[in-house]
Amino acid sequence: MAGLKKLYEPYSTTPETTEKLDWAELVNLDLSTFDQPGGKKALAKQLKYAVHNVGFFYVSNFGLTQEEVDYQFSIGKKIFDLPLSEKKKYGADTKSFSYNGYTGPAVYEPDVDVYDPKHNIQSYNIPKFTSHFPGKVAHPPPVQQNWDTIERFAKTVHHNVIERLLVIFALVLELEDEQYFVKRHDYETRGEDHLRYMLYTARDEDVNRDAQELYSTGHTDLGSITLLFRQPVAGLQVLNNDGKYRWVKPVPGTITVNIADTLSLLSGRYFKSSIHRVSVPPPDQRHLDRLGVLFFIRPNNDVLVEVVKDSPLLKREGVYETLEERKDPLTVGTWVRERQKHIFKNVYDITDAGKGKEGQERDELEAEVAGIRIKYWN
Ligand SMILES: O=C(O)CCC(=O)C(=O)O
Ligand SMILES: [Fe+2]
Repeated sequence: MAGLKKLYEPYSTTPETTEKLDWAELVNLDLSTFDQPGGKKALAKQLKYAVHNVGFFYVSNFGLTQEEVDYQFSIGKKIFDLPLSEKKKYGADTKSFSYNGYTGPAVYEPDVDVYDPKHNIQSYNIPKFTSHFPGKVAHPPPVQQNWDTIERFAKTVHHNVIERLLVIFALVLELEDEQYFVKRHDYETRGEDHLRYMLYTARDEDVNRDAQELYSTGHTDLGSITLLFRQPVAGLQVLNNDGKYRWVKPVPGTITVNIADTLSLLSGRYFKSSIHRVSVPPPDQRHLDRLGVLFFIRPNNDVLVEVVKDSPLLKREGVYETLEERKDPLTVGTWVRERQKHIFKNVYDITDAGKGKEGQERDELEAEVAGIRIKYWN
């Protein structure tokens, strides 16, 4: 990705935590081996255990320089530094359940003047760079001025990371057509993927205590996969099979990836959509604002939420025998819209710390969306 046009100083990183934390052990896929002879098959072999049992992994050597990644953090910072009145002008259209644009307390609670100090999360979402969306005119100056750079970044991620991972997933399932998932995530076809700049503002200690030391509670993501470019500020935790949360280390030079619900559904739930949450950072980092650059990937809107047929692996594992046939076909477009509607209607019930034991389901939030059970966790 040549010719980075820089308008801002790179956003400075912070030192890693020195606290002793219980870190999750995750595999790292070196994507530079993808095009070597036998490379993608070897990556599929390496990933097989993780996609079924863990749901989180790292990727490295994905064809972007650290400088290019850092610059995205600078853009994110510029967006959140805008006055609230300016950010509100670009507020997401929650009435049509769209995520694109700015979200935060001022958008979720438009009639409130003073927000609950617990609610410290702001996001800015940019959809795909296709003709289905209004383009740069719909965005504030830091996005407009960096439009070409953001577009190149998003498309590089799509082609270098997402498409390669989608091939690896098809190989894990031993599909004859290794492009099966790639075809269903065609960049130019309408889909509700987005690039998200996300900021968690540091809170006072009494507010953290009140929020049970959490920034957001346990959940699964709704799309196919989520990519997280991270600063060294720890916070993300994944629920392990033993019912305990482990911290997910921000590893320099990597992207953290997690599998989300739609990909899990397409695989007959063989791929694990992991429960994760965001804790208040460890003591040596909790005074820091925590900025992230994330990609939320979904299949194209016209794709059906149906289990891939003829996977030799799923046959051997007896997955097909466990499936219940859906009577009415569900498109990804409808599924995503219904999920986003559900989230917007319940946003703080979902993210605020719940009652009950850590790592357990929050029964009071159990819901059915488009005929599919959704759960949240403490
Ligand atoms: O900020 C993070 O590390 C994770 C965010 C997350 O889980 C989400 O936005 O769905
Ligand atoms: Fe998430």
